[in-house]
Amino acid sequence: MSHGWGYGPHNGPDKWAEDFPVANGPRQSPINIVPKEAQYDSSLKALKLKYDPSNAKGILNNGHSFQVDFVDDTDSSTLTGGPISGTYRLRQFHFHWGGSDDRGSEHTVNGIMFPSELHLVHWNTKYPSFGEAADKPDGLAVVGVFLKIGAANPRLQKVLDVLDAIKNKGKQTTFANFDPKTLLPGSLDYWTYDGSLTTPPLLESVTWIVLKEPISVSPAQMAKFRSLLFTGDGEAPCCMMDNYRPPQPLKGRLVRASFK
Ligand SMILES: O=C(O)Cc1ccc(OCc2ccccc2)cc1
Ligand SMILES: [Zn+2]
Repeated sequence: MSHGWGYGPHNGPDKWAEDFPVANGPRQSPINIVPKEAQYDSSLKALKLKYDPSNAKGILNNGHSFQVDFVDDTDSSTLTGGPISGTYRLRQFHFHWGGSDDRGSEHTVNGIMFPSELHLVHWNTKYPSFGEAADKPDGLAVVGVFLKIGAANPRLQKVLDVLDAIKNKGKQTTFANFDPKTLLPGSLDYWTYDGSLTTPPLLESVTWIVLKEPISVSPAQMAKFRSLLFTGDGEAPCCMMDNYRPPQPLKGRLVRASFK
């Protein structure tokens, strides 16, 4: 597709293989997680997430989602432990969500979709930069957190409150002093498997770490996500929603659980 990938009928997930043949590769993401088929692995360590709020830099509407970018030139915001070895630095976090509260997450659990999914993207510091790490089999580690409809989430609201300033594709604004740890649930129990970016270039470089416990989001807060636009200023406005890739074939991969 010459017109750039997206989530519409002409450039959406079913078309991505035309420009990114790895879309049909052996370790694509997301997947459907079947808890009963996950293997408890007692050797899996606890996740260690150490984030410095002062590393938060800005928030950007990139035309596919919005992301909060972090300064990643030191080891002040890192992921260690869990299924990974070494130190991975936080680069950015972003979300995927649906056009209604019955869909929107990328990973599913027993075939059930959540209304949204948060991704915290980290890169392996054995490589010199995010760009260098992004295409290595052990280059990235993404922590996925499900959002479930319930009470309004005051910590999430801090992010939603700035979305009016980045309504259109390409808009960005400063976003300082934010601790992503405030977006995590009480339990850090997780499932883990080897996968890929869930957007083009779909690189098979991600160790996925999907938390079992969701965080809450209210219907009104979900509506705020949907107030963003896929489109740039001056273009016919198209609401940003359903920016999720559906589950991909497991192709024999093992999903491990850090909990019984
Ligand atoms: O969390 C996800 O959706 C996977 C994901 C993680 C990072 C990411 O960064 C964008 C990007 C990565 C590599 C090359 C070009 C662009 C894109 C997708
Ligand atoms: Zn993502």
